[in-house]
Amino acid sequence: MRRLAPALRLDGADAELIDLIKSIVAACKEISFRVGQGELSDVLGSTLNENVQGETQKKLDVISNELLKDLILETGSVMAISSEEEESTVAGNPEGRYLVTFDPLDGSSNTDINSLIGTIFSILPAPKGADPADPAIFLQPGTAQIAAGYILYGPSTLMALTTGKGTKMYTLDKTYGGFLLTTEQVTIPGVTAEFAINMSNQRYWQPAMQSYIADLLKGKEGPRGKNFNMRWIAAMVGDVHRILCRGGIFAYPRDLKDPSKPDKLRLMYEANPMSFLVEQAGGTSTTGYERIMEIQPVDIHQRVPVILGSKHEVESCLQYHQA
Ligand SMILES: O=P(O)(O)OC[C@H]1O[C@](O)(COP(=O)(O)O)[C@@H](O)[C@@H]1O
Ligand SMILES: [Mg+2]
Ligand SMILES: [Mg+2]
Repeated sequence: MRRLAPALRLDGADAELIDLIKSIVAACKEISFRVGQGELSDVLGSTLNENVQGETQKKLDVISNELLKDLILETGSVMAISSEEEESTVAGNPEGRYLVTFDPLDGSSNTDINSLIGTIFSILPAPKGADPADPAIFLQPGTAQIAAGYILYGPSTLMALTTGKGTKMYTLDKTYGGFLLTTEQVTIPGVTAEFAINMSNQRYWQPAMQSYIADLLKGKEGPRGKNFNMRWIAAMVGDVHRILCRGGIFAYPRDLKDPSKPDKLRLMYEANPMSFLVEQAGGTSTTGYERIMEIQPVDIHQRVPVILGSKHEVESCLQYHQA
């Protein structure tokens, strides 16, 4: 089985990009080890702090953030990083070619129940001669991404990765300590009968999503003429992983539960990298009204509605938004 660096080289990645991805992977291997040790490694539970999003930080959020930040900035090829857990961006080497954004720990609420969690990252080009301390350097659409991926800390530790040459899946071989290529080209089936959405928010959704899900629930007797199954892992990384493995549609739509926070998922740390992976696997990713990767960000912590997955099912959902 091919190792990570040769697989990346075959896809045309140069030495500096490979080194950067390897440094992200090094941090994630450490996170994977600590997660695997559970209660024994003193990483579970909450801190007394809130992050910039007003969410209580788990110990693992903080540890993962520090590991990623340190190892990424040490490469010397990174001009700045932006993290879900940092109030502002963190400057690196002014000559660095790359910017890295990450959600150090996705699915934080799953940490204490030994359920699926992961790390999501995206690599963008650094504008030449820019001020590394200026957060505006990150305001690039998802189409500018050079690479994106996630590491899933599950029964096995897996990585989905794209550099724009398809989506590949790697598995961490804990006996040798590195990632091995286990799926050369991930392909999301276009048709599905499985959806993932937090149904408890149903009454707060906008009419388009209300009607779409109502029709799915009517099953064989409804306008879709087939029964649908539902899954919800409460970690985007787990739900997207399932979709990359066997198809499905995942949605975190806009809702009015808390009108000051109508959207949940973060564009730079969650929506864009996942959209890149999904599109490179033949799927579709949209807000319901526009392609996520074409959104021009206005803020590093911006949130957006997300609908992604099997091409034909996402298209069916879009018809309700056009009505
Ligand atoms: O089930 P809920 O609470 O609606 O939210 C689940 C969503 O929240 C998130 O966990 C947010 O990510 P963080 O854990 O990084 O804050 C998504 O991954 C997931 O899709
Ligand atoms: Mg997250
Ligand atoms: Mg997080």
